[in-house]
Amino acid sequence: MDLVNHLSDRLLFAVPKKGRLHENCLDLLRGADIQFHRHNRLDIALCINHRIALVFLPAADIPVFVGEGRVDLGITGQDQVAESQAGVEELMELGFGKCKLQVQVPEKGPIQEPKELIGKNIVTSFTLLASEYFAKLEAEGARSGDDGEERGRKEGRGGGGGREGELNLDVLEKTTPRAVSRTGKVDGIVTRIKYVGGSVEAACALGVADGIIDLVESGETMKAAGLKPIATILTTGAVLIKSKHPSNPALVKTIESRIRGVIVAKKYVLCTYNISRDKLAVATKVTPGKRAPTITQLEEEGWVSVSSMVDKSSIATVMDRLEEIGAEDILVTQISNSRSTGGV
Ligand SMILES: Nc1ncnc2c1ncn2[C@@H]1O[C@H](COP(=O)(O)OP(=O)(O)OP(=O)(O)O)[C@@H](O)[C@H]1O
Ligand SMILES: O=P(O)(O)OC[C@H]1O[C@H](OP(=O)(O)OP(=O)(O)O)[C@H](O)[C@@H]1O
Repeated sequence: MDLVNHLSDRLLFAVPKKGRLHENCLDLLRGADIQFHRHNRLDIALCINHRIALVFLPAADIPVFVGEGRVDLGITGQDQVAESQAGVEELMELGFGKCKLQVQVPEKGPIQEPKELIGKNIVTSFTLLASEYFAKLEAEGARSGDDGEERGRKEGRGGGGGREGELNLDVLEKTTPRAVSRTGKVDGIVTRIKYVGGSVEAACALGVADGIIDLVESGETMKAAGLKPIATILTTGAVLIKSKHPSNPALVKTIESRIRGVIVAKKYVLCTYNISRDKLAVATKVTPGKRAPTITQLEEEGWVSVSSMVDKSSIATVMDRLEEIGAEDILVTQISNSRSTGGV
């Protein structure tokens, strides 16, 4: 099939081709009834029931394609959006891929604070965010008289920072092309930021880094590598992003609305219970609903039935509380899909 010619009138929607976000994205597409058939090894799949083509790309590249306007919609991490500095519009958080970007150092080593890493070697996949972080730290150090550049020199790590406004060639030479071309900001900082694409946690043990900047969710990877966190640069989660001028705004709206419906359905359950009218005000404080609870008069005098959306993560506590208040016949129902105009 001539795929390229089939793409011209389709909305392009980028999805991580592998890694931590991939499976959740496929679930989301299923929930939104975006049907497709992906041929073996092909990174483009035409949707069967919409004028959409899915493009399977590395999560890190998705903001770039969407920012350039080549792709209309995409799913990636907020960390990748921040790192790419692409001009994209964030439509909604998707509720998965939650983790932190943290500065990590050897657990048994001497370093306790990020500023002690000034002038040393840092390995990361997030060279722009790392450069910005250390540039700020160095500036703060310089203001408070704690000159990291000087410290870098004393430790024989070059330091080499040029005069203000000059390009620091020593750093440029030793920093990856990705950091330089993407940021243009590495000049002037004495901390050496080096790019690696994966297994960042191995860098300290291999003697390549004094500290790393990497994503942490459970902390298992960090622990297994003998590292500890000393600072959090950002917290991140998966997001739906949109280009500034999508090719088919009406279809973008439809997809956005469907995805929001799936997210809301995943996030909430429907809680229904019976309660005597005199306890209603207290009970509805516990289950205020997304907009407001639905109250229905029961045939039995003085009793009502309440129906409310409740955040799934707090449902057990809510049920305990309702029972204490005197609610009866408390039922919890899963929501399989939803539509609403409000936020998630
Ligand atoms: N441990 C994690 N827990 C939750 N979300 C994560 C985790 N690691 C990464 N992510 C999110 O997933 C995005 C993609 O990371 P991932 O490591 O899966 O990338 P990848 O390089 O495309 O895949 P792989 O590591 O398999 O090569 C990250 O930018 C982040 O938003
Ligand atoms: O805190 P944890 O739950 O252990 O997760 C953190 C790990 O997950 C990510 O890597 P991933 O396993 O996706 O592989 P990668 O190192 O090849 O990027 C991240 O880069 C960490 O290494």
